Amino acid sequence: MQQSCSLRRPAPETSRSSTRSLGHQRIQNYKLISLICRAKGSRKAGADGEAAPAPSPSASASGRGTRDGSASQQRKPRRTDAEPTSSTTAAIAVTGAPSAPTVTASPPAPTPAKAAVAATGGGGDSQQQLLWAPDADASPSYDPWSDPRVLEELEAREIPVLEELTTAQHVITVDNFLPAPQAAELRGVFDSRFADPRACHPERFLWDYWHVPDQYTLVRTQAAVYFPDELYGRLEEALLSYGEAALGCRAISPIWMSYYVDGCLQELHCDNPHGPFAFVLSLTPTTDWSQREFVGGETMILQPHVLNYWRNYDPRKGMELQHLVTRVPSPFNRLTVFDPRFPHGVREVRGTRDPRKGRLVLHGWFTEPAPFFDGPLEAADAEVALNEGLEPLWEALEAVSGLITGTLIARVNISGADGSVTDLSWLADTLVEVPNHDRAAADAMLEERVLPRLRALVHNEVRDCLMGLSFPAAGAGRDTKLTFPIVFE
Ligand SMILES: O=C(O)CCC(=O)C(=O)O
Ligand SMILES: [Fe+2]
Repeated sequence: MQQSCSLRRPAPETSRSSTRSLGHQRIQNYKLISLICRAKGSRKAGADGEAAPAPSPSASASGRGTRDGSASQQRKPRRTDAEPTSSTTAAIAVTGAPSAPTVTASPPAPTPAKAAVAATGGGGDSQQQLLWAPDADASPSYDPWSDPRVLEELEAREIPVLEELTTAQHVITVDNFLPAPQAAELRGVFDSRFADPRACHPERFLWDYWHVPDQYTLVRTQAAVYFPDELYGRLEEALLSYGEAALGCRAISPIWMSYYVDGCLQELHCDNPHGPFAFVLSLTPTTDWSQREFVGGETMILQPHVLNYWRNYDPRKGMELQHLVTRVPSPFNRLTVFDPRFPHGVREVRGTRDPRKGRLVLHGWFTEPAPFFDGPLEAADAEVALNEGLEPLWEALEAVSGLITGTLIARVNISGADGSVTDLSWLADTLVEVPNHDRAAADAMLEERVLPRLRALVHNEVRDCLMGLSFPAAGAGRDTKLTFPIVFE
């Protein structure tokens, strides 16, 4: 959805003592500008100060662009004003949440290989589980890297086959996202304001009936304006904490709240510039989606194989909506996180005209993927080691420039005792090989090279580089976590 307007409140200034942000100004100083790998020949991100996906026009006016580097050093994750393959892998995962998450989806088990990979994903304290991998029937796709003839030939030519180290995840759901009383309180505000349709009070008039013909029809407001400050603050904090811990994103866009009654919908669209991850937190009044008092209302997201349709085309198979679109229900207190580059929308709601019975969601984007340290190692002390250590990675990634797009976020553990990197986990991976890949394949053929498996190449380069970094030992002897996002435009 386009953010045509935004309301700002100052970013909260209280900081988590153990969390330090490099901040965007600092990123330029640290030369981490190469975080964004652009297509060959285009300018490098950061050359003119932009170090993250482009925000919407309204965002650049008042958001990231105004961020002060020095002040942001100690700032905790924050809200910004910033307004989704060729990958043949996709997954719905359910992540651990503060209040005993429940897994409601039970799609087919993943293949052993994918499951093994996913078990190492999710990093940090989160307990990310891969619940769904593409169904071979629904998304027929040929993977040369598991074709025994290809593997045999490569082996004969002594060409190593790189393994993917993570599974791409384009949709994540977290049930019971907020502590139950907090979710109930938010819902309670909405219910109380609509309780008596004849009562007239200022809060009734906070809503915008948003109708863009053939595209969006819904009723929306800004959550920061709608909710009492304290309640809004806790909501924002919960989303910021999740974004930082699970996605390496240190900010969120202003939170929209929208309700959908009969006829409301969002037609397919893509939110490419708004941030690497979209979120939808449902306040729809039922935890059992089948008990809702309307039909429709699911988030619908085009399946990866559809975006690669001809490559996977099978003349013997027809397809219906369920094979083309993933429909994600929004039961009460479910957080859905998805890759907003994928064409997506909201299925038309039918059956109720009462706001209290309709679909109600809080939504926006996680933004500002940026490196940050959590622990005793000071960013300033790590600067030189980080810059020098990353040089070979940027050189290696030049090779995939323009051939891959998406976000890869790793978190490493830095030993407090000797500054070595002892462990790496993957927080998020939305990397997708782009069709330029065909051109690269042709080039490789002409040069008698074998084009590597690009996602795997990136994973391996990032892992090898990060695991090889060496930092100064931290005084306190305690370990430090470095969260490290790489955005490929
Ligand atoms: O409400 C949803 O499920 C999706 C929202 C969305 O795509 C948007 O606001 O751009
Ligand atoms: Fe959207």
